[in-house]
Amino acid sequence: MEDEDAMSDNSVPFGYGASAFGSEAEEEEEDVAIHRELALRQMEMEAVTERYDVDRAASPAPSYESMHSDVCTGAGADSQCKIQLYRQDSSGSSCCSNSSDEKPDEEPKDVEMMPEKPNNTPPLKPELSVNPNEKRYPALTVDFTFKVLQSSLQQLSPEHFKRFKKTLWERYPQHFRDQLSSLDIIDLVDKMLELCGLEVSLNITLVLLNEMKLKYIAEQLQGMCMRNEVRCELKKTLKRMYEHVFEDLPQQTRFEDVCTDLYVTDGSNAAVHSEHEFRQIKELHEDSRSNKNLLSFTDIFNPKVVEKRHIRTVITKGSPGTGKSFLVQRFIMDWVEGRSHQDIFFLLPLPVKELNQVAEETIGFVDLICRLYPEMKEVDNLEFEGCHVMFICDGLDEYVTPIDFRNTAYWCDHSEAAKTNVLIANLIRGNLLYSAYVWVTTRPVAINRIPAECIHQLLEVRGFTYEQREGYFRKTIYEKELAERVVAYIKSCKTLYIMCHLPRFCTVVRRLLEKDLRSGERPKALTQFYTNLLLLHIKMRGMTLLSQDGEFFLKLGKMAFQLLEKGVFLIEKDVWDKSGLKAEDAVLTVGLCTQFYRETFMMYQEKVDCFIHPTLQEYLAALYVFLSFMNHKRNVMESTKMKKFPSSKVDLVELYKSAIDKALQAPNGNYDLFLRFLLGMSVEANQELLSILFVNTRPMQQAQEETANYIKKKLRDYPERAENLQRCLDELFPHPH
Ligand SMILES: Nc1ncnc2c1ncn2[C@@H]1O[C@H](COP(=O)(O)OP(=O)(O)OP(=O)(O)O)[C@@H](O)[C@H]1O
Repeated sequence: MEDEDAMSDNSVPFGYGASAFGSEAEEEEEDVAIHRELALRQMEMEAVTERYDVDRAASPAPSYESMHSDVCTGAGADSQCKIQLYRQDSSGSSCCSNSSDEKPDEEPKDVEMMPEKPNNTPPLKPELSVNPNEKRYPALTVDFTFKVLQSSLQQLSPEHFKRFKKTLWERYPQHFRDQLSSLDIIDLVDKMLELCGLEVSLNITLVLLNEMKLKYIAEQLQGMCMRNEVRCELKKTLKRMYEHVFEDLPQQTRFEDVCTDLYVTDGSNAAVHSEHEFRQIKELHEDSRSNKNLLSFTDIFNPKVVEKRHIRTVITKGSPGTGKSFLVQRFIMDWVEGRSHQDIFFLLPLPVKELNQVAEETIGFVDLICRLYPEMKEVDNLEFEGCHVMFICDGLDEYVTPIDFRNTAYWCDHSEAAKTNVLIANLIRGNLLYSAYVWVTTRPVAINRIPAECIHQLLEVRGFTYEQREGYFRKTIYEKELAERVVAYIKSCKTLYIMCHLPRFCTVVRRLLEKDLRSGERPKALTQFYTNLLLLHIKMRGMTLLSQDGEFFLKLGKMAFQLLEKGVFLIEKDVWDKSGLKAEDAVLTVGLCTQFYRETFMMYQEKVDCFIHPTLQEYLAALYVFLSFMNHKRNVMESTKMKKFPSSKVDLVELYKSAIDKALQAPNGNYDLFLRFLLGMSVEANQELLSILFVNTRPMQQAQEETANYIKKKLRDYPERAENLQRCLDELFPHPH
């Protein structure tokens, strides 16, 4: 451990940073390097052999409680980093208070600024030199310095530790008045920081370790300091990348002003959210045997659990729009701000969008990291002792080609170039950087591609609970009174309230309601919310799909309608085949469907697909009926009943009348929502939104009036269905004056 030849994986050669003292290397080195290296070459040269008579124990260094830097992580981090230490006394402070020639309240002075004795003052040892104007160590916090010194000293043998204290005392009499021999490691570090300050304590320790030929420990210490600088830069980069949300929110909305707690569980086997205003959908009900626990945010990569259960890779699944990326963003921001997971030294998100851009290239793993985070160039070894690395791969399902884990080559070389899919597969498998944590988030569909043995913990994001969805609106709508009106409105419409389990749907609802309710309108329709959600999904990833197959949404709607006719909410494989659609397109690309595991027998699990919510199936079924009318003037509700006689052209009123009759005749209100959506699609604003899906929009007031009259007639005939019929009128005229 102590020998020169002791193994070292520190990337920075000893004394590299002499530039800070104006060495020859100065011109060649970049600014960044200058600031990141401890100034040691000169310290080395000035061996401990020099002896000067110096008055013992000067004033203490600027109190190390006041010295933490908040440049790196902001005030949040600062408060996290503070170490509360309560000491009885210290030589420095006692010296301070007892000394007759020092005023008790005097500001602590920097060593450099001490008044010099005219004749016999020795030259200042370079390790004691700190330029107060130059923030050479913006990342240097009390917490970091304390830990790193403690860890270095813990590696010393008892003899070395004794020698270290003795030399320290002998060599720096201006700092240490009392003997240090009785101090343990914690007391000694405490004393050093108190009397010398952060930077000088590190400098001194490095000089002594080198002098004692404990090169490995010195290099370890120096390596940690350099990495700490890089970490600080990385935090700044991540903060820039993740501190805002853009979306449709006012520009530059801070992530923290929007982010609400999410409903996260562990365990598997949870089906989709299937709560419905009118129906009990047994096939989507959760398996009673599923073992789920509600997790709080800090349970994700909780250091204690991770250690106890040897967790390396955590996979978090969740249906589209349930908040996986937001969960990741919160994790990153909390790390950046020092609020949680500070045991992780480097947090390196690998955004799948960026990975897709290099998918065709071959690139070394370290090069890939440096390309994403240029500040990491200084760290050529990601397996440095004491620097735990974590990678986050958010949205693996979005990766350009599915990763075939079983048939991907074994790869453990950090520097040699390989295809990105090889690197990702091997990172998740643990072949690349076994010591790193890996967190992957994905829509459920990509889970079964990851070999089970690589999944050490499976979590699921399930959107918002009732409380959380209300919390979301209260947090994101800054006018309190308006927020309460929005919450009250949502609660008054059960389907809306249920659908708000989906955070993405909440954003749509917030945007529309905020505008309407502020302007005094009280919208009554549901269709507009679903139409906006559909459009959001199309815009996110569906446009290319639409350009390849203009009938995609028509086909998806047809499938939804046919299943609805059978009262079915699961999509079996043969249904996909018959519909001429690929499951991946609906599940992965547009994210309107999702996947879960159904337990058919005790031991057997089967993968099944369904729409992300049953009401979305009803909406898409209505869309199919509406699109068929708009594009071909056909009433497909009839043609499914009488397949032999394809229906002739119909007008909208006929179409609507047959839909109303169909809904009224169906038991248990099975078509109630479908009907509401179908009627709502005639509203001009919704037609405009849907216009990318059909030939041209047209005014429909006349048909709407006639349909409304028909509904009013039915209200008299079917008083028991009055509530839904009334809602149907609201869909036709969502903004009554
Ligand atoms: N915790 C949250 N607090 C506030 N808003 C949220 C939260 N989670 C999600 N949202 C909202 O929902 C939207 C979708 O969330 P997010 O992108 O995290 O979902 P996802 O599960 O990653 O979806 P996909 O699988 O489609 O990528 C966000 O853009 C945001 O508007």
